Amino acid sequence: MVNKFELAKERLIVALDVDTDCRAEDLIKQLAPYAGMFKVGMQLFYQAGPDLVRRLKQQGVKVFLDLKLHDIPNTVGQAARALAELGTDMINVHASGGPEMMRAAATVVRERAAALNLSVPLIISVTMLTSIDQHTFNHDLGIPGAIQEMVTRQAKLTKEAGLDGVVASPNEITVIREACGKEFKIVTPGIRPAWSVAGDQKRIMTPAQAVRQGADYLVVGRPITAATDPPQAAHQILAEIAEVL
Ligand SMILES: O=C(O)c1cc(=O)[nH]c(=O)n1[C@@H]1O[C@H](COP(=O)(O)O)[C@@H](O)[C@H]1O
Repeated sequence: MVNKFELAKERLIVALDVDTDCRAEDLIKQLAPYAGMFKVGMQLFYQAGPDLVRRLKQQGVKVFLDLKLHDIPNTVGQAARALAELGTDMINVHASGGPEMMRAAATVVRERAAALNLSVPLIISVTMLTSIDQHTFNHDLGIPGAIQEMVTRQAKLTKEAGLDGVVASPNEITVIREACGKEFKIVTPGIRPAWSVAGDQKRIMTPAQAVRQGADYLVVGRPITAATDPPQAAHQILAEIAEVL
Protein backbone atom coordinates (compact mmCIF):
# COMPACT_ATOMS: atom_id res chain seq x y z
CA MET A 1 0.00 0.00 0.00
CA VAL A 2 1.28 3.48 -0.84
CA ASN A 3 1.73 5.39 2.39
CA LYS A 4 0.62 8.96 2.97
CA PHE A 5 4.17 10.24 2.96
CA GLU A 6 4.62 8.88 -0.60
CA LEU A 7 1.31 10.44 -1.67
CA ALA A 8 2.39 13.76 -0.18
CA LYS A 9 5.74 13.50 -1.99
CA GLU A 10 3.96 13.07 -5.34
CA ARG A 11 2.24 16.41 -4.79
CA LEU A 12 5.34 18.40 -3.89
CA ILE A 13 7.18 20.30 -6.60
CA VAL A 14 10.33 22.07 -5.44
CA ALA A 15 11.14 25.29 -7.31
CA LEU A 16 14.85 25.34 -8.12
CA ASP A 17 15.20 29.12 -8.22
CA VAL A 18 18.99 29.13 -8.07
CA ASP A 19 21.71 30.47 -10.36
CA THR A 20 23.79 27.46 -11.32
CA ASP A 21 23.31 23.90 -12.45
CA CYS A 22 25.69 22.79 -9.66
CA ARG A 23 23.48 24.30 -6.98
CA ALA A 24 20.35 22.88 -8.66
CA GLU A 25 21.81 19.38 -8.88
CA ASP A 26 23.00 19.55 -5.29
CA LEU A 27 19.48 20.48 -4.15
CA ILE A 28 17.96 17.66 -6.22
CA LYS A 29 20.35 15.18 -4.58
CA GLN A 30 19.34 16.37 -1.12
CA LEU A 31 15.62 16.66 -1.85
CA ALA A 32 14.90 13.67 -4.11
CA PRO A 33 13.47 11.66 -1.18
CA TYR A 34 10.94 14.43 -0.52
CA ALA A 35 9.77 15.82 -3.88
CA GLY A 36 7.90 14.23 -6.78
CA MET A 37 9.03 16.87 -9.25
CA PHE A 38 11.48 19.74 -9.58
CA LYS A 39 10.69 23.05 -11.25
CA VAL A 40 13.21 24.70 -13.56
CA GLY A 41 12.13 28.31 -14.03
CA MET A 42 13.51 31.37 -15.77
CA GLN A 43 16.27 32.08 -13.26
CA LEU A 44 17.90 28.68 -13.69
CA PHE A 45 17.01 28.04 -17.34
CA TYR A 46 18.47 31.34 -18.53
CA GLN A 47 21.78 30.39 -16.85
CA ALA A 48 21.98 26.65 -17.33
CA GLY A 49 19.97 26.25 -20.54
CA PRO A 50 18.34 23.20 -22.09
CA ASP A 51 21.39 20.99 -21.41
CA LEU A 52 20.56 20.90 -17.72
CA VAL A 53 16.97 19.86 -18.49
CA ARG A 54 18.19 17.09 -20.82
CA ARG A 55 20.61 15.85 -18.18
CA LEU A 56 17.95 15.80 -15.47
CA LYS A 57 15.59 13.87 -17.74
CA GLN A 58 18.34 11.34 -18.51
CA GLN A 59 18.71 10.87 -14.74
CA GLY A 60 14.98 10.18 -14.45
CA VAL A 61 14.16 13.42 -12.61
CA LYS A 62 10.61 14.70 -13.16
CA VAL A 63 10.81 18.27 -14.46
CA PHE A 64 8.27 21.08 -14.58
CA LEU A 65 9.71 23.54 -17.08
CA ASP A 66 8.24 26.86 -15.99
CA LEU A 67 8.98 29.40 -18.73
CA LYS A 68 5.50 30.96 -18.77
CA LEU A 69 5.30 31.40 -22.54
CA HIS A 70 3.35 34.51 -23.50
CA ASP A 71 3.42 35.88 -27.07
CA ILE A 72 1.43 35.67 -30.29
CA PRO A 73 0.18 32.15 -31.13
CA ASN A 74 2.77 31.45 -33.84
CA THR A 75 5.73 32.46 -31.67
CA VAL A 76 4.48 30.50 -28.67
CA GLY A 77 3.75 27.47 -30.85
CA GLN A 78 7.28 27.45 -32.29
CA ALA A 79 8.86 27.97 -28.86
CA ALA A 80 6.70 25.22 -27.38
CA ARG A 81 7.86 22.86 -30.13
CA ALA A 82 11.47 23.31 -28.95
CA LEU A 83 10.46 22.74 -25.35
CA ALA A 84 8.51 19.58 -26.23
CA GLU A 85 11.76 18.06 -27.53
CA LEU A 86 13.25 18.24 -24.03
CA GLY A 87 10.84 15.57 -22.80
CA THR A 88 9.73 17.39 -19.65
CA ASP A 89 6.75 16.42 -17.52
CA MET A 90 4.96 19.76 -17.27
CA ILE A 91 5.19 23.07 -19.14
CA ASN A 92 3.24 26.30 -18.88
CA VAL A 93 1.98 29.29 -20.85
CA HIS A 94 0.19 32.44 -19.67
CA ALA A 95 -3.62 32.24 -19.84
CA SER A 96 -3.68 35.97 -20.65
CA GLY A 97 -2.18 35.10 -24.05
CA GLY A 98 -5.71 33.98 -24.96
CA PRO A 99 -7.30 30.74 -26.21
CA GLU A 100 -5.69 30.70 -29.66
CA MET A 101 -2.22 30.99 -28.14
CA MET A 102 -2.93 28.27 -25.58
CA ARG A 103 -4.36 25.96 -28.27
CA ALA A 104 -1.29 26.52 -30.47
CA ALA A 105 1.02 25.52 -27.62
CA ALA A 106 -0.98 22.42 -26.70
CA THR A 107 -1.31 21.21 -30.30
CA VAL A 108 2.36 21.64 -31.14
CA VAL A 109 3.62 20.09 -27.90
CA ARG A 110 1.41 17.02 -28.23
CA GLU A 111 2.26 16.50 -31.90
CA ARG A 112 5.99 16.94 -31.34
CA ALA A 113 6.12 14.68 -28.29
CA ALA A 114 4.19 11.97 -30.15
CA ALA A 115 6.47 12.28 -33.20
CA LEU A 116 9.54 11.82 -31.01
CA ASN A 117 7.98 9.03 -28.93
CA LEU A 118 8.29 11.11 -25.79
CA SER A 119 5.67 11.17 -23.08
CA VAL A 120 3.38 14.17 -23.46
CA PRO A 121 3.89 16.75 -20.71
CA LEU A 122 1.00 18.28 -18.79
CA ILE A 123 0.34 21.64 -20.40
CA ILE A 124 -1.01 24.18 -17.99
CA SER A 125 -1.69 27.90 -17.96
CA VAL A 126 -0.64 30.49 -15.42
CA THR A 127 -3.71 32.47 -14.35
CA MET A 128 -3.14 35.48 -12.10
CA LEU A 129 0.30 35.50 -10.47
CA THR A 130 0.22 34.76 -6.75
CA SER A 131 2.22 37.95 -6.13
CA ILE A 132 -0.75 40.08 -7.24
CA ASP A 133 -3.20 41.07 -4.51
CA GLN A 134 -6.69 42.46 -4.91
CA HIS A 135 -5.50 46.08 -4.53
CA THR A 136 -2.85 45.78 -7.25
CA PHE A 137 -5.32 43.96 -9.47
CA ASN A 138 -7.94 46.74 -9.24
CA HIS A 139 -5.89 49.88 -8.70
CA ASP A 140 -2.53 49.32 -10.44
CA LEU A 141 -3.55 46.98 -13.25
CA GLY A 142 -6.92 48.73 -13.47
CA ILE A 143 -8.93 45.53 -13.81
CA PRO A 144 -12.36 45.69 -12.15
CA GLY A 145 -13.89 42.83 -10.17
CA ALA A 146 -12.53 40.08 -7.96
CA ILE A 147 -9.35 38.11 -8.74
CA GLN A 148 -11.35 34.91 -8.21
CA GLU A 149 -13.69 35.84 -11.06
CA MET A 150 -10.79 36.50 -13.43
CA VAL A 151 -9.06 33.26 -12.45
CA THR A 152 -12.27 31.26 -12.93
CA ARG A 153 -12.71 32.78 -16.36
CA GLN A 154 -9.09 32.01 -17.28
CA ALA A 155 -9.43 28.44 -16.01
CA LYS A 156 -12.54 27.87 -18.14
CA LEU A 157 -10.79 29.28 -21.21
CA THR A 158 -7.80 27.05 -20.48
CA LYS A 159 -10.01 23.98 -20.32
CA GLU A 160 -11.84 24.93 -23.50
CA ALA A 161 -8.47 25.37 -25.24
CA GLY A 162 -7.68 21.74 -24.37
CA LEU A 163 -4.98 22.26 -21.75
CA ASP A 164 -4.62 20.02 -18.72
CA GLY A 165 -4.91 22.54 -15.92
CA VAL A 166 -3.82 25.80 -14.36
CA VAL A 167 -1.37 27.41 -11.99
CA ALA A 168 -3.34 29.46 -9.47
CA SER A 169 -3.21 30.48 -5.85
CA PRO A 170 -4.76 28.08 -3.31
CA ASN A 171 -7.42 30.76 -2.67
CA GLU A 172 -9.00 29.95 -6.04
CA ILE A 173 -9.02 26.15 -5.89
CA THR A 174 -12.67 25.83 -4.90
CA VAL A 175 -14.01 28.04 -7.68
CA ILE A 176 -11.77 26.41 -10.29
CA ARG A 177 -12.92 22.93 -9.23
CA GLU A 178 -16.54 24.01 -9.51
CA ALA A 179 -15.98 25.45 -12.97
CA CYS A 180 -13.61 22.86 -14.45
CA GLY A 181 -14.18 19.59 -12.61
CA LYS A 182 -12.14 16.96 -10.79
CA GLU A 183 -9.81 15.92 -13.61
CA PHE A 184 -8.55 19.45 -14.27
CA LYS A 185 -5.10 19.85 -12.67
CA ILE A 186 -4.58 22.66 -10.19
CA VAL A 187 -0.97 23.56 -9.41
CA THR A 188 -0.55 25.99 -6.52
CA PRO A 189 2.43 28.18 -5.68
CA GLY A 190 1.97 30.79 -2.96
CA ILE A 191 2.54 28.05 -0.39
CA ARG A 192 3.80 29.33 2.92
CA PRO A 193 4.11 27.09 5.98
CA ALA A 194 3.25 28.94 9.22
CA TRP A 195 6.97 29.10 10.07
CA SER A 196 8.02 30.75 6.77
CA VAL A 197 8.14 34.31 5.43
CA ALA A 198 5.59 35.42 2.80
CA GLY A 199 7.98 37.81 1.00
CA ASP A 200 6.61 38.79 -2.42
CA GLN A 201 3.83 36.17 -2.33
CA LYS A 202 0.44 37.73 -1.60
CA ARG A 203 -2.29 35.10 -2.13
CA ILE A 204 -0.93 32.40 0.15
CA MET A 205 -1.95 29.37 2.18
CA THR A 206 -0.14 26.79 4.26
CA PRO A 207 0.58 23.36 2.68
CA ALA A 208 -2.17 21.72 4.75
CA GLN A 209 -4.73 24.37 3.79
CA ALA A 210 -3.90 24.06 0.08
CA VAL A 211 -4.24 20.28 0.15
CA ARG A 212 -7.52 20.51 2.07
CA GLN A 213 -8.81 22.83 -0.67
CA GLY A 214 -7.90 20.17 -3.23
CA ALA A 215 -4.60 21.20 -4.83
CA ASP A 216 -3.11 18.52 -7.09
CA TYR A 217 0.42 19.90 -6.83
CA LEU A 218 2.09 22.35 -4.45
CA VAL A 219 5.01 24.41 -5.74
CA VAL A 220 7.37 25.39 -2.94
CA GLY A 221 10.62 27.27 -3.41
CA ARG A 222 12.27 29.46 -0.79
CA PRO A 223 10.69 27.91 2.32
CA ILE A 224 12.72 24.82 1.35
CA THR A 225 15.63 26.02 -0.78
CA ALA A 226 16.53 29.01 1.42
CA ALA A 227 16.17 27.04 4.66
CA THR A 228 19.33 26.29 6.63
CA ASP A 229 18.43 22.60 6.34
CA PRO A 230 16.44 22.08 3.08
CA PRO A 231 15.72 18.33 3.61
CA GLN A 232 14.41 19.05 7.11
CA ALA A 233 12.14 21.83 5.77
CA ALA A 234 10.87 19.55 2.99
CA HIS A 235 10.26 16.76 5.48
CA GLN A 236 8.28 19.11 7.71
CA ILE A 237 6.11 20.18 4.75
CA LEU A 238 5.47 16.57 3.71
CA ALA A 239 4.47 15.67 7.26
CA GLU A 240 2.01 18.57 7.23
CA ILE A 241 0.53 17.44 3.90
CA ALA A 242 0.41 13.77 4.93
CA GLU A 243 -1.57 14.67 8.03
CA VAL A 244 -4.50 16.00 5.99
CA LEU A 245 -4.51 13.35 3.23
O1 LIG B 1 4.14 29.45 -12.58
C1 LIG B 1 4.59 29.37 -11.45
O2 LIG B 1 5.18 28.39 -11.06
C2 LIG B 1 4.26 30.48 -10.51
C3 LIG B 1 3.07 31.16 -10.72
C4 LIG B 1 2.60 32.06 -9.76
O3 LIG B 1 1.51 32.63 -9.89
N1 LIG B 1 3.35 32.28 -8.65
C5 LIG B 1 4.55 31.67 -8.42
O4 LIG B 1 5.16 31.91 -7.38
N2 LIG B 1 5.05 30.79 -9.37
C6 LIG B 1 6.39 30.18 -9.18
O5 LIG B 1 6.38 29.37 -8.00
C7 LIG B 1 7.59 29.50 -7.29
C8 LIG B 1 7.28 29.94 -5.88
O6 LIG B 1 8.47 30.06 -5.17
P1 LIG B 1 8.51 30.51 -3.64
O7 LIG B 1 7.74 31.78 -3.52
O8 LIG B 1 9.97 30.69 -3.36
O9 LIG B 1 7.89 29.39 -2.84
C9 LIG B 1 8.47 30.48 -8.05
O10 LIG B 1 9.40 29.73 -8.80
C10 LIG B 1 7.52 31.20 -9.00
O11 LIG B 1 8.12 31.49 -10.23
